[in-house]
Amino acid sequence: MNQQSPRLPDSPMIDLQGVTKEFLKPSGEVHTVLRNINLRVAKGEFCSIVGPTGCGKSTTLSLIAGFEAPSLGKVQIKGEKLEGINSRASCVFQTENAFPWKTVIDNVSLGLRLNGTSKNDAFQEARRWIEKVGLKGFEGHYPHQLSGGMRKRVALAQCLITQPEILLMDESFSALDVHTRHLMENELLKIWEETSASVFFITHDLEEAIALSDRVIVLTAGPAATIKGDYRINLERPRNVAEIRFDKQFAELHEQIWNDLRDEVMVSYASANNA
Ligand SMILES: Nc1ncnc2c1ncn2[C@@H]1O[C@H](COP(=O)(O)OP(=O)(O)OP(=O)(O)O)[C@@H](O)[C@H]1O
Repeated sequence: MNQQSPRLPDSPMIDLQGVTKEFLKPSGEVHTVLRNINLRVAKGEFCSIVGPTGCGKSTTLSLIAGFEAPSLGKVQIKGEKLEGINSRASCVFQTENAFPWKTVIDNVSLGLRLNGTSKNDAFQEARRWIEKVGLKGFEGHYPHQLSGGMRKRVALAQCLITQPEILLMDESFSALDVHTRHLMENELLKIWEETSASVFFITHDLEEAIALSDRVIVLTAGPAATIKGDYRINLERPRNVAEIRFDKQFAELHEQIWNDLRDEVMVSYASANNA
């Protein structure tokens, strides 16, 4: 067993050690969502997690973000035990991140302003990120004046402007039409390749997971979900997410992972129908 002492530079960015998460049901019964999860994500690694609905993907993300604490085991970030909110992480959710009453530049610069950066400096940096995500010229627009894809770009810029070491994404692109989605996925890969951020990406779409990731984790159906499979995705980079799907190796990986995932989806359907 590879034992790493805290604070070594090669400590994994994210390290879940024997993590079990329980919630109390309104009846007072204990509901075990995750059981004994051991998961390490390296610096700069793009890791996706898939699994049947309700198995505990978002709960795993909440544990990494520090929104929830494990019931057993621990979460370490860069070799240090996570206590409270993870200040190295930034989240992009499926729902909107932007404040509707603020313009694009106000929304994007907000994270820096909250960190104490002056308005001038924050705006300058925000302009750089707005351009990076392809929204130059829209600085003064309000979220309702933008398309869904453009609002996702705002959300990405909002998160990335603070240069987080960890990017947590929960079905971030699932509400987008397929073309916008591919565009955004390619944009994300381009920006991620320029940073050394570790990405933890939740999706229901196995193709999306494979196209984007270095690794795909499959969770078992809940309750008490565990890790069923951990797949390395050795497809060449840079990738075009729309085209990589036609790659032979992509098809082989898809078949292999889907075999694992399908069984869990069936278990989940069966237990939902028997409930
Ligand atoms: N704060 C909470 N209190 C009680 N139960 C919770 C809480 N958060 C999550 N759960 C339960 O934990 C289980 C896993 O939920 P979670 O949202 O993590 O699953 P998921 O895999 O992300 O689901 P989906 O794929 O549908 O988004 C569910 O049964 C859910 O009801």
